[in-house]
Amino acid sequence: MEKSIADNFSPQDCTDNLTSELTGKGQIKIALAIGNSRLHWGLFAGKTLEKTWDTEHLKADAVSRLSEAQKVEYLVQTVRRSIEELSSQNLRCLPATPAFSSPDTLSLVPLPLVLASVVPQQTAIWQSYPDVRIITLDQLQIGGLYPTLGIDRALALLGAGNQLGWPVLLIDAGTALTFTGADVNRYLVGGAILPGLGLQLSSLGKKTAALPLISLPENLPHRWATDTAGGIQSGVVYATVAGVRDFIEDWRCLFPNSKIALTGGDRTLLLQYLASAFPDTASAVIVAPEAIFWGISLLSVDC
Ligand SMILES: Nc1ncnc2c1ncn2[C@@H]1O[C@H](COP(=O)(O)OP(=O)(O)OP(=O)(O)O)[C@@H](O)[C@H]1O
Ligand SMILES: CC(C)(CO)[C@@H](O)C(=O)NCCC(=O)O
Ligand SMILES: [K+]
Repeated sequence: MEKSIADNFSPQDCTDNLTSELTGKGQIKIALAIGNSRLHWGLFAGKTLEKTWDTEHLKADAVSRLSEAQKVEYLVQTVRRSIEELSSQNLRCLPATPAFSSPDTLSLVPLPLVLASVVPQQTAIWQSYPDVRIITLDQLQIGGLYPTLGIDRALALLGAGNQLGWPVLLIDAGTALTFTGADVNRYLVGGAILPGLGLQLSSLGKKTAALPLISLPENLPHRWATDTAGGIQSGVVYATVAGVRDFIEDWRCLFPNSKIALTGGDRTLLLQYLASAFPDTASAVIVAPEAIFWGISLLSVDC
């Protein structure tokens, strides 16, 4: 039965219906991937990824001022609120807890949380959560990982390789734009990191006196601009797209049959620019917004 908050949302009804529906598939748990711009959430029933959604970061200072007991309550409520946000988006309503006997106990029964973070300050906040497991590189079945590699890159690489096949090149168009490639033996070949599209624009806006803060164009802009905003858009978009193409084509020389996967918040725009500028290159790219959650689903529950 499908409901939303708008239809007299009742957590008890909702939970009763969906808990039975979801628990049939296995244990319900929440995955949280903490990126530099925002939080990425996933709801699992067993190994099945039911839903994903994004929210803002928690305010680290506000949380640090709470007592330890308040912190636990706050974090449990945060997970709950986050899930309820899904219901308010008219998606299917989802349980806040795997099971509870009365509404009073709702906030006291935490869903298990698996955490992958590249933001230590945000990771620290979640250490108070009652049932949290923090994913580390040593838990992943990929060879050749170096110790400071971002867990988001490693998980998305593993997820994309497992889902689409190896070798694989994973491009993450997030706050940072990253390339991460592995061979047929699931061994890291290497990668690269540069500022993402949004970060290039915001750093120009912030670190110069005369350049305004510009947003990304919907389509590939004119290359030879005759105004400032157009010049910024052209520079950032054409240079990034040329760079992305160059990395993809170099990778395809090394691994002609490799899969190429694209994830991250700017994936749709980046692929659109790439498709307009370099259609042949773009046609090889597979959009994989859930790659990091595919990776998380592969972890054994015990590690
Ligand atoms: N609703 C949104 N809120 C914030 N950013 C958005 C949104 N929709 C798209 N974006 C784009 O997503 C980009 C950030 O990507 P993403 O959310 O994947 O980053 P992140 O995972 O937090 O960072 P990273 O993985 O690089 O540490 C921004 O440059 C922005 O242009
Ligand atoms: C590159 C980012 C910021 C992308 O989210 C993250 O993966 C990270 O902080 N990585 C650490 C450095 C590395 O991956 O080599
Ligand atoms: K830094």
